[in-house]
Amino acid sequence: MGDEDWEAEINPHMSSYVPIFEKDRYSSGENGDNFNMAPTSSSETDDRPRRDHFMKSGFASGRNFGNRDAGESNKRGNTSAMGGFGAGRSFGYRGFSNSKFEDGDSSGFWRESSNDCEDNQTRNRGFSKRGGYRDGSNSDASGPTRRGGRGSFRGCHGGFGQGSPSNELDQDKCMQRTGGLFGSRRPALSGTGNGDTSQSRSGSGSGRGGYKGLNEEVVTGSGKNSGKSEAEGGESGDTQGPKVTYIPPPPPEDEDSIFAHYQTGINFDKYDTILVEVSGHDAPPAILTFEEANLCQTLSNNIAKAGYTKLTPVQKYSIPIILAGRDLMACAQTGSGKTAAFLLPILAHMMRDGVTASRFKELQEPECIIVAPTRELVNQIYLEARKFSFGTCVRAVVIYGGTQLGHSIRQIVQGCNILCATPGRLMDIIGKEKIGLKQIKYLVLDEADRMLDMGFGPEMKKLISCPGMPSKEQRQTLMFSATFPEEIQRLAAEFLKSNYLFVAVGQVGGACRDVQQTVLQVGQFSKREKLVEILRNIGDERTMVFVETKKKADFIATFLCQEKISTTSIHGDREQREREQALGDFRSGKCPVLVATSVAARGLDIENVQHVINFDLPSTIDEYVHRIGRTGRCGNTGRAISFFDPESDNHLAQPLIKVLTDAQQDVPAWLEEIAFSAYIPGFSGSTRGSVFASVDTRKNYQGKSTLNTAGFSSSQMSNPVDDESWD
Ligand SMILES: Nc1ncnc2c1ncn2[C@@H]1O[C@H](COP(=O)(O)OP(=O)(O)OP(=O)(O)O)[C@@H](O)[C@H]1O
Repeated sequence: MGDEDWEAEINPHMSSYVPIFEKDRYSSGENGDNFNMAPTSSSETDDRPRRDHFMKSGFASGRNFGNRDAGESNKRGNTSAMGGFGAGRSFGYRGFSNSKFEDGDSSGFWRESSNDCEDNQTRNRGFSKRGGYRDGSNSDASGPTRRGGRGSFRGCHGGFGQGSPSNELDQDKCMQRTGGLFGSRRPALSGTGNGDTSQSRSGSGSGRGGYKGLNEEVVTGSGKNSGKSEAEGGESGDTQGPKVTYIPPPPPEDEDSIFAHYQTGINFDKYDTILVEVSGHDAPPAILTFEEANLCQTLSNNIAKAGYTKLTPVQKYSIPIILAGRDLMACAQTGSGKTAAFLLPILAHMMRDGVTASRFKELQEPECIIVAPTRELVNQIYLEARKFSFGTCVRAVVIYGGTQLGHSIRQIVQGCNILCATPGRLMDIIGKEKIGLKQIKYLVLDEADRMLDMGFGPEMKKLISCPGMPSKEQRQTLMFSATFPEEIQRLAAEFLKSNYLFVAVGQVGGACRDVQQTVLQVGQFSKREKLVEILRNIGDERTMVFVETKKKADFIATFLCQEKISTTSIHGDREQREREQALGDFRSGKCPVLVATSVAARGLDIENVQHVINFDLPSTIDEYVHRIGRTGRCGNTGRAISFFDPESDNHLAQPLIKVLTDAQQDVPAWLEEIAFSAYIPGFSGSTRGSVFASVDTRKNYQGKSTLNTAGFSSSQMSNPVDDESWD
């Protein structure tokens, strides 16, 4: 049975999906549900027994925690009860010698992990390898699974009077429509739809050709040049596809909005207890206060208005390093202030150097380029840059795919000192000669491990070899992430001066300790029931639910809406407008549940996200660390619950135990058992998606560690863990 047979289960209800913000608009029946299509009796009859069967078997395998679970399920908001699920004895990582867990097959996971990346076609191409990687039961492409899926889509079409797809092509068209579930169905919902598949104008559905078939890959409509530009929205002159016309609304200009921030949490001061290790030669000493950084008055005022009174560890170490003009690779836990750690010293430098106010020019020559892997993240970085540069002559600009290219150009020509960009859009703009690179002094790769991996790496290499780009000796290159696999560190050397410094705050790749992690053993077919149960307990607290595929994100969002849980979704096949709307609805609390693919796993800083649920575990442990890092930010506490399906997640058991243990979390006994039984000496597949790097790969540095009080022991820090095969 394929893992997507759940699609068939959801089938009868599929047509009733109206995301919450649409539901408000369209509901007019007594119960607000008049768009619900009654499931056909045959579907009901066909699916129900099967579902019951799966539910039973799911619960059977999860019996260990099931009882406890049921006992606690009605305690609204009492999520500490969730900690009880599967709570086992603490696991000391005994017997997991480092060498035993290496040899993971890295290449496939690498690609697999990037299932919902955007703005880069190279990455998407990688997915074609995925099919070969997973075993049959886990493959999205398995025959019966696909048939089940098809059935569900037929239902969806029937529901909206759009005819049933009768062949693969129809199905693919229908699949495109799911990408635009929220957007493309609107006409049908409002009664104007005619069932013409061409009106399905999902971001990738129409522009990029839709799903290839394997869960995430998007097939481009054009040839070799179609790559990044099409992924960006098909706007480039050398690509096909409709023009993207979306112009994002300008961010609010009033000072209050610019400086709006959330409070640091009760554990903010505990950051001081984390061990920091700086490696490389002649590192400048850390600073302890903002004053020590000697920033100009405007910058200091902005820092105060942003509510920053105390430096986080990564800021204490990175700011003086960057101010000293050194290249830097910095790794610090999620939510600990890496953005300000690079923005503040860059701005300070610019101010000190007397940066000239840029003015309208057809070719802009920014001093700083910041790249990040997702559109929402670069936008967030831009807002931070705008905040800290408020009242100065420094102008920050953001450009990203899924928006009108002309809009990006208009933003740039008005003046640009700091350019925040996704790689695809950046390369497009450089190609159009709107950006010259000669003046670049700072190149920042946020989420640097992602920016250098197989997906974005080639794009980044192109960037640094663009005509005019100063050599690494002539520019300052800064890399930040919460995870930094060793192989990526090695790749990074090409971008950095040989004397770069490496700052590791805590365990490189470790999870934020402010996130209470719970792992539940839940079989594929029990997941939805479990999810609803947990969400009902959680109530209105903001929750991100991560799934592995875009298609599944739509299904789960659909399902939750049917369950009357206000939900929206974000993934790479939604139009940019829809993505921003979804994020807005989630931020505002209008939809307290956001179903997301890994496109939302990194960097997003959303106030008050109290829970992360991994409905599906990601392929790699690094991605897990980033996902759960959407909660527990800036000293606040958060909770993460992960559904571990032994059918598909066993390869994660060992690295998961390591992450849990390092973050001083309970490790369920059943997970230990799986980890032990999954280990087969000499079997290289056992650690796929394996563990993270722990140190600066150069290892020939004169390391300098600072243990403030009760942080990690230095032996932990230097422990050469099984990090050769991070994914
Ligand atoms: N010194 C500080 N004082 C108060 N708040 C801070 C400070 N530094 C950062 N913050 C706030 O903490 C939050 C998290 O910061 P940021 O998004 O930069 O984290 P990050 O380390 O980049 O996380 P991720 O790894 O998820 O990208 C932001 O809201 C930011 O404004």
